[in-house]
Amino acid sequence: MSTIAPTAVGRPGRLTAWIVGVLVAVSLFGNFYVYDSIGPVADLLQQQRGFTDTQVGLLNAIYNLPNIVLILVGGVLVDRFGAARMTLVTAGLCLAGAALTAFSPGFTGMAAGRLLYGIGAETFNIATLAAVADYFGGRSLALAMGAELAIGRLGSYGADMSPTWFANAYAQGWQPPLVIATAIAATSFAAALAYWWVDRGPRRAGLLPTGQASEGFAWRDLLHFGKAYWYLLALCVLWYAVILAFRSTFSIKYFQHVHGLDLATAGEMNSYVFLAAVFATPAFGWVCDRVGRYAPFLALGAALLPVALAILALTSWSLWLPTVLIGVSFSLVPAVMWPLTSRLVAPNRFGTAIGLMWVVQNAGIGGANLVAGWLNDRAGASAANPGGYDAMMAFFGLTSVAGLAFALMLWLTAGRREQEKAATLRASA
Ligand SMILES: NCCCC[C@H](N)C(=O)NCC(=O)O
Repeated sequence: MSTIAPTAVGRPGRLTAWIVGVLVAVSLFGNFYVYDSIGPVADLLQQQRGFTDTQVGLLNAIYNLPNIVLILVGGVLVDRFGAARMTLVTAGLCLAGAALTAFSPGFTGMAAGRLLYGIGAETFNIATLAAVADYFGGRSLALAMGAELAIGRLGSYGADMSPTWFANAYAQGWQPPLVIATAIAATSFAAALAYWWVDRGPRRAGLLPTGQASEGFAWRDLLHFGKAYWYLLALCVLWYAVILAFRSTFSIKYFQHVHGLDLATAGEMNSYVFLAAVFATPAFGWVCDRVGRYAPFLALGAALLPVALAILALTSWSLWLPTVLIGVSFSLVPAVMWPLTSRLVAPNRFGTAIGLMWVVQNAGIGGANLVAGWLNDRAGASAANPGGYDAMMAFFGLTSVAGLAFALMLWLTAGRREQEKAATLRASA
């Protein structure tokens, strides 16, 4: 296992690190807002533009499809050209995509906009994680990554709450809310530009990992990632496939049809998962940094998901309990997964490592959406036939149990090394 220290001697100052942290967080907020901006206008798009459900669904699915291939290239580019340059370029692509989506007269133009946004957004996400690893590697890394993700989640929460916050815009129709999303994407781009500018100093001074080391990249390098990395990749695919396909696509409908909630209450119940993550993700990151252990927390977070799904599917207990459990899982797993990844691979392979994880993750999320939808359609799931959702819940439940199995295997490999490291640190303190 490699360490997370930069390859150069010395490191950027603490103030510079926090300035970069704030700029990256602002940029991430805008990016997550745009990602979640379609859901709130879906009904308006159907009423005012006559879009079908398939077309609305495609506006989001088109995000995952190109990344099954492109994200690996994106990860390599981050390693080759550095986090700051790639954050800037991809934030520009996202801004162009958001504008095309908002100002296109027809469905094809909107879909092209979402495609462009998707191409930029996943590589942008890798570049922002790499930025935090560059500046916070070795000091409060999990806390810093957790805080970044938390601000991102605030963007998702903001998009869910936008019909309340920007009620006037929504009263005018589908377009003004998407123009607001474009303005927020422009803020994200401006923050990325400022980060690129600040980054030039430390990078020129050789205080950050440089792209040179990754020039010799070869496909077989991937085979040199240790066993723990591959367990982490499997967990990433299985856990995100369940959490994103269920929570982003089917949970609101499921709450309505199976648990009898109205649309507003079901949506609110869903948004609490984001809200919880805003506070809990950095808190869990801080705990991991303090304790110096990652794998056990990851296993705990992975275990909560099948438990929550079982409670939802098999009991009529209050929805608050599974919502809290999913909220903790949604906060804990990402808070631990990305810092742990940066500990499992060399710094100049971080972008590549994340890129590979997200290639498979995008395929998993897309695939889980398709399988769950097909299972529901096949069983005729509806408010009149709530039992039709059983197959989908069994599918999500089994997938999350498989994710837990990989988290436990990871604990058995990486966890043992972590324990030895923590004991050595305690002894030398
Ligand atoms: N912004 C929503 C989708 C992000 C997907 C991305 N590949 C990812 O996993 N980001 C980390 C996270 O926990 O959201």
